[in-house]
Amino acid sequence: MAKIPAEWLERAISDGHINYLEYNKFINPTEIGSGGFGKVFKYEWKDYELIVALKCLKFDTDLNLNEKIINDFINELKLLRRVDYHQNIIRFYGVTKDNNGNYNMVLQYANEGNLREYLKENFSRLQWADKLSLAKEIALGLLCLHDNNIIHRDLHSKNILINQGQPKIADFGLSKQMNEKSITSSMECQHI
Ligand SMILES: Nc1ncnc2c1ncn2[C@@H]1O[C@H](COP(=O)(O)OP(=O)(O)OP(=O)(O)O)[C@@H](O)[C@H]1O
Repeated sequence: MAKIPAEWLERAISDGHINYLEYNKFINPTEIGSGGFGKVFKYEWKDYELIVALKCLKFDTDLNLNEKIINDFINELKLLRRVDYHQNIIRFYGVTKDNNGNYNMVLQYANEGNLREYLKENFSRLQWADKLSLAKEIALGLLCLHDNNIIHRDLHSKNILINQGQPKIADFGLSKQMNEKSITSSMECQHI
């Protein structure tokens, strides 16, 4: 069972559904965070002089945990590539395999970190208009998710990143694609 998701990823790359990027294009790594999948590094994409974030899918010795981590990672890839055109959702450039053989998601780098840290540092400087604008833009990102029948399920201030003052919804590992059937059954539950 544990092999199926990894095979899905390899097939999605070979069929051209997910962009594969050569790891040697990325230089000067600096660690910027860590989460459920593993560490997050900031890199320079040397050809384009673009700063990106690489989110590593690390493997654990516990095979059951591995299966869950790979599933969440692939779930995040599948959903992100459908909605990353929106200005309030983090951009997804593709995947790469590092020198340890681990897959990494290549993401837009948010230069002001996550919303929790951003508010700690900037709260007194921000005007009401700035705070309202942040709230509105987060709602617009969420609207795009909901229009695509995606429920984030883990939305909090560390999963909203800030790039040049603009919020970007990130971390879709626990998100869910709702289909017609699940929408109907959840609506039925609300009526009980
Ligand atoms: N694209 C990015 N640009 C800048 N910083 C990032 C980026 N992605 C992640 N980070 C930083 O790394 C931290 C960890 O991110 P990650 O999405 O892996 O995990 P998390 O949301 O903290 O945890 P979990 O996956 O367990 O919910 C973020 O809180 C943020 O500070």
